[in-house]
Amino acid sequence: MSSYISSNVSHILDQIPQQSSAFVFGSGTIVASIVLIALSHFWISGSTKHVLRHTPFFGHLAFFTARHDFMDTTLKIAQQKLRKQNKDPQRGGIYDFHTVGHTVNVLHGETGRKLFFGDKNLSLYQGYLFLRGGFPTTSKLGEKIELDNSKLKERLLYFIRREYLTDVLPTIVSEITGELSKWGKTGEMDPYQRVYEFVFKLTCRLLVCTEFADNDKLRDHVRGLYWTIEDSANSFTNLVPWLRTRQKRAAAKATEELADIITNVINERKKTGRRENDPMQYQIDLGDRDADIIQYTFKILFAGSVNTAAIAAWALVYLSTHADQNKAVMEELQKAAHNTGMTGSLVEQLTHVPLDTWESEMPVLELVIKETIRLVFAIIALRRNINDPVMADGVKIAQGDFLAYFIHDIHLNPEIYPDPETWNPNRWVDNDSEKKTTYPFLGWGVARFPCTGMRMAKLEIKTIIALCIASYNFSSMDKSGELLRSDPEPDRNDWQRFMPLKPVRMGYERRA
Ligand code: HEM
Repeated sequence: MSSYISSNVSHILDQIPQQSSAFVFGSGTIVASIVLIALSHFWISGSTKHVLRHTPFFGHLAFFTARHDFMDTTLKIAQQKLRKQNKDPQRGGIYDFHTVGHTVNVLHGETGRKLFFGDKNLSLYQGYLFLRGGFPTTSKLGEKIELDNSKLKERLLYFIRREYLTDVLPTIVSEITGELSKWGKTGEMDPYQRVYEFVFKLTCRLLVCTEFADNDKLRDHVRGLYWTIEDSANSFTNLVPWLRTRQKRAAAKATEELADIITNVINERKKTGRRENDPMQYQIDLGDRDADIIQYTFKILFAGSVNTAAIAAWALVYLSTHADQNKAVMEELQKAAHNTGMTGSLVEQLTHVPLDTWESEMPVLELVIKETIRLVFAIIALRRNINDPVMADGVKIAQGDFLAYFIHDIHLNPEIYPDPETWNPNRWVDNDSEKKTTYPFLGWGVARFPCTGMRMAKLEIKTIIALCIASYNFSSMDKSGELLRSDPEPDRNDWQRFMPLKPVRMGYERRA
């Protein structure tokens, strides 16, 4: 039977000592929980690291319901505390909060970043698992649950090599031009739907398997299953293993079904001898077990598709409301197109731009992406200490403890980025943030935790923006069709889809 909480993972994690505040679930748990809920209006405050008092056991559910706002509030309180002690908040510190039986240590400021991203005892994978209550797993994985991302990273390294990217560049370009050919001369769309759907397809094409990329119906179904699983991660109930909610049951069923679909694709290829030139074939040929390929596919869909789609969609929206940047991108594209020595329309010429140019000679697009990530990518990075105790600002973080770092601590820091809420790619020209502090930009991960998919993601985003901008003039509107006078605001609590607070429509008109 499938279980959303992997018994294998839980077994190994059980060997890691839990926080003293962690609850042990047993037969009396339900009764105990009811008593605790009844008591929950009495605030309790324990360690001096707390910045907010919390309710017994449940602690701060806002970490699940309004994560960004909760982190923003707690960070400001922690910084205020430091100021009162005549300490510099930019230097950093540590505070903690409780949520559903767990203590989370939040590192902040420069010392916090150095430790969080640099310490060898901290596990990214085990930190993020904490959110979901386990890797989405099924009986198909048997005993083969991975405890880190090492296998994924090993496989991904193959797909971000120069040779692979050079090979797939024409496919990326033809996928995008094929998509744009469906848009017609003029029209209107929701970029957060259109671009997301398209990037999901591109991710399947480049990093998963041909069957998903080629078959629209199958892919839509897979995407539906993906969101059923992903949406269930957004609930505190994942930290309460005995609580079997409808959402969790749906996620378990979707996980099982998705694993079945992947297994069927593998089996069909093996049975018929049909081969494809794609990442799944590469894994089959290497002799990877079905369980490995299933886990790879799950992880790629979760790590690879939404972030890339969100940044591409937001960048297009920002470019539609910033004529100066739009013009700068167009000039950059015209130059790259001219250097191909080809004739034809701008789009036709762009289809011949080589990998090196996309990667190294598009400084304007590079900064557009960087600035969009700074403003929109409101993640709370998570870790778990899986080894020796670590000292942070005089506080011991024991084996098994959880840690968090709120990316907007630095990305929206006015001392590093003046006028931080404004989208302004030019702020990166002659930027001296590196001189002011350590790791001022975390958008692609840093130190021990760089993003393994960055090269692929950047190539996808650049080609999407380039071919869209070269094909169409865009304008962004609110839902009643009024042109936007200012940039839309991201819903920063939406850490899964990165949607705007209010709906945005995009009008487009093919360039003459
Ligand atoms: C715009 C798109 C993307 C952005 C902004 C982004 C950003 C990041 C960041 C900030 C981290 C580090 C997180 C942390 O320290 O907690 C990370 C890690 C990671 N990213 Fe990305 N990413 C993107 C796209 C992708 C894609 C397309 C893939 C896969 C094809 C990918 C695979 C990964 C993996 C596997 C890790 C974990 C590395 C580890 O375990 O050490 N990312 N990404």
